[in-house]
Amino acid sequence: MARDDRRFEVKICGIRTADALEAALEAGADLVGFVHFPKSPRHLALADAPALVARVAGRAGKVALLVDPDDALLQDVIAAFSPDILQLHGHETPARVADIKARFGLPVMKALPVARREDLAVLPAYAAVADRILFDAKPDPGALLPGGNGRPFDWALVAGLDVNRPLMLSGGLTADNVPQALGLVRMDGVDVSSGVEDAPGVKSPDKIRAFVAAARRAASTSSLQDPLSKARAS
Ligand SMILES: O=C(O)c1ccccc1N[C@@H]1O[C@H](COP(=O)(O)O)[C@@H](O)[C@H]1O
Repeated sequence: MARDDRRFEVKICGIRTADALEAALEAGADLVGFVHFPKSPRHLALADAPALVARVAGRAGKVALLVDPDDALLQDVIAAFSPDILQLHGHETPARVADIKARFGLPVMKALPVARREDLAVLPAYAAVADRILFDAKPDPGALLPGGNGRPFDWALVAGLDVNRPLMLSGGLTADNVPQALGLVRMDGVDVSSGVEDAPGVKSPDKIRAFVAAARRAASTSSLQDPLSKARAS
């Protein structure tokens, strides 16, 4: 599908409560993310997932975020979260991404950590097997979490990429900086966790609403300003 035909998507990640979920759905988030990773302050236990995810009821796509999961964990998470998309946020290789897709039959969004241009050398290999690519800030060595750290990276590094897969931007986004980010890079969507929280793992309904509105406004301006769109329109 050509990039212009894709709907710009906003994802709110790390949802653990019904209030946060309702805020995201009412604000019009396209994707809602649930983290299953015990080290995260946003970890959603298998036992708590079914009741929460049932509330989505088709109003958004459900994304289950995992870090280097084995097949047994994937099976348990898929049963408990009924995800529409699997987000792989660890060191999964392209071969493992392909294996997970084939085994479980769900679309996969692969997170790629970015700090320097060289980090994008792996992009073609992942774009060949993943359904979507998510760019996130590369964590410091030894960081507890591979993502969800509220840290931006140099967005210019991911400007002008076209790999025929939807590309999403994440890493330290907020309602305040998402216009600047989308003014610099054209993306198919944005993903946020820390930037819509009052404290790690504590979502703010106000910040969720502000982020979704700011991202939508910025995306519409960004596509109007994009040189490719301008050329096609003329
Ligand atoms: O949110 C988490 O706790 C998390 C844990 C492990 C891997 C990824 C995680 N979150 C994802 O990281 C990015 C950026 O988040 P932030 O906005 O900078 O906090 C986002 O895709 C989250 O889904």
